[in-house]
This record gives sequence, structure tokens and C-alpha cells, in this order.
Amino acid sequence: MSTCRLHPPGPRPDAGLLERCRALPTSILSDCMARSGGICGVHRVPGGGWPRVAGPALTVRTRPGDNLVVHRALDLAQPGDVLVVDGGGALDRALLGEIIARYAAARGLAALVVDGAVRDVEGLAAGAVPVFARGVNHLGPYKDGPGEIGGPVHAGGTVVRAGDVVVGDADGVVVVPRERVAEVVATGEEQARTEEAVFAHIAAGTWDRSWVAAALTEVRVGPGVVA
Ligand SMILES: O=C([O-])CC(=O)C(=O)O
Ligand SMILES: [Mg+2]
Repeated sequence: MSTCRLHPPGPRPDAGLLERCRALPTSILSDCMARSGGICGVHRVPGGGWPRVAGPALTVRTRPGDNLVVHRALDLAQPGDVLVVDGGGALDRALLGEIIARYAAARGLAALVVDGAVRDVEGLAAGAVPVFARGVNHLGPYKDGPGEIGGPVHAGGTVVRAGDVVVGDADGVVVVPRERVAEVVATGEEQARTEEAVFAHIAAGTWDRSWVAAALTEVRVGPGVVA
């Protein structure tokens, strides 16, 4: 027998704010947090074409290469949760595959985010639950524990706490701290409007480029003249 430390459940985000988060690209959300907050190196599994997903984190820290506590977390998860598994970034053994993904779908989870490897990727890509991972390995996990559920974890350079809002799309995964969601969403919506205006100026040939030269001190080298 090994231990699984269990923390109290995290807070649930406001449903309206979650919906607004889901409408914003991860690139804009991380921009609105000083270009930080990403779970770096963790991406949609190959072939997975799911739309953007957002939900509160249910955090799991597991011994690298072992998924016993991941199984326990699946039975504690609430519908809409994003399971964030801190597997120490280890790639020498997969932490989950199609069986877990199908069970996660049946339990109503929104997504699986793994700082580690996964397997059965063709089955994952065809499945209902988006899966994000650092890598792929056919070697399977052990089931011995130990681990921890609901505590703070570290994934791809970012601390994730239960109830933080996790958003994943084609660019990767970002974590919005639970007390910053309203502020980040409002700033993100403003940035999205600004980007729409830039797109319109590009299409019309009216984009003011003067800021580029203003930000540079140019040093000419050689006899040629830069066009
Ligand atoms: O065997 C395991 O525990 C992991 C796996 O491949 C699956 O979930 O399908
Ligand atoms: Mg499998």
C-alpha cells in the first residue's frame, strides 16, 4: 500500500467567466498575464483536432511513470474538470492512454493535461476528451502510487492550483490563477478587439508601421542601402 494525499476540492469558477475564457485564444490569455502562465512543452496529442477547452483544474501529482493516483482522481473529478497531472515531465513511460481517456469522457471531464507522456495516441485523437501531453511513449505506467490530489502542482514552468482555470487549444495550455480570471478575461477581450482592428488595417493596407522604426536604433553596416 502507498499513500495518496487528498486536499479539499478547489473553488468552481463562475460559469459565465469560464465561457468567456473559452472564447479567447491561449496566446491572448498568456499575453494578458505578462506573457507567462503557460504549461510549456505540453501540447494537443498528434492528430487531436479538438476545439479550445477551458475548465477548473483538478490537480494530481504522481510518481513519474505511475498512474494509480490518476485513476483515483478520475473518480473524484466533477464534470467539467480539467485533470492536470504533474508527472515530473518524465517521458520514459506513459501515464495514461485510451482506457483512461474513455473513462474520463464517461465521467464528463473537460480535458486531460499531462506533464509527462501518454500512449494510444490514435485512440486519444479520435476520442471525445482533449488530451494534452509533453510526449508519447508506448511503455505503460505502473500502478503503485504514491501521489497527491488537489494540492498545488508544477507543470511546464507553471504552478497550478485546484480551481485555477486551465485553457488548452492548438497553441498549448495556459493557466489563469483562480483569483485573476475576471481581470484576465476582461483584458483579453480588449486585446482580441485590438487584434481584430489590426487585421482590418492589414487587409486595407493602412496599418501604421511607424512604431517599428521608433523602437529601433539602426546601425548601417557595409556600403549597401537598406531598401
Ligand atoms: O495501461 C494504462 O494504465 C494506461 C493506458 O494505456 C490506458 O489508459 O489506456
Ligand atoms: Mg492503453
